[in-house]
Amino acid sequence: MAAIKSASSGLVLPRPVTFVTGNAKKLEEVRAILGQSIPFQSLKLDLPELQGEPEDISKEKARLAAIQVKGPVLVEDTCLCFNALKGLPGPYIKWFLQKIGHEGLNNLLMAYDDKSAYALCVFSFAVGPNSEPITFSGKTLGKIVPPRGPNDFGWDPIFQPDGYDETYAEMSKEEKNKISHRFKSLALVKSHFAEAGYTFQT
Ligand SMILES: O=c1nc[nH]c2c1ncn2[C@H]1C[C@H](O)[C@@H](COP(=O)(O)OP(=O)(O)OP(=O)(O)O)O1
Ligand SMILES: [Mg+2]
Repeated sequence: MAAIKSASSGLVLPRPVTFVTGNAKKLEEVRAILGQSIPFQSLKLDLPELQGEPEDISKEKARLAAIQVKGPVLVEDTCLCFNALKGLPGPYIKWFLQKIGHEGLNNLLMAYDDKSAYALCVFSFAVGPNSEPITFSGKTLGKIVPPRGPNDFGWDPIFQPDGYDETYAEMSKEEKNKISHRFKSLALVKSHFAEAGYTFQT
């Protein structure tokens, strides 16, 4: 299922893009941020994740997703990085959160004055199973605080972005989606799609 170059401008993709994730909350945000700008469908799959650098993890997710979907895919991997811990938990935040929770994550920083952190979202786009994925990284700086706000998405209650008095969880969805790591990463995805001039075979 190779993409072909159209006579007019950009690549013609064999089908719409599939956003692959096992996380319903991510999907909700991606829908809200992309709106009608990139037509996509979604597929709920919990892909195995490589260990290592965020870009490599995201790229490998895209490769695995493209093999399953047999067409163009978008995936993302999200990290929460503590500066005092040289970027850890980073890509392993999911397991840290699951095992030690918001309190445990705060406790990890107890020995340090530096509570600064950043949220990092790395999207990868692959045209198909045989193409090299491209990555797009968005980062939002902030700090780790004791949990405040509704507990309905991951570590949102303990991440307070710089310049705000509210945690991600206390902000409205619209506000978070204007400044988030995911928003910034998707802005790059959008520009790439606009520049590449992808169109879809119907
Ligand atoms: O904006 C966010 N605000 C708060 N928490 C978040 C956010 N974005 C991801 N998260 C959580 C989900 C998971 O515990 C970990 C990332 O792990 P990550 O592998 O990227 O997500 P996942 O396994 O839930 O979904 P996927 O199937 O797309 O890999 O941070
Ligand atoms: Mg995951």
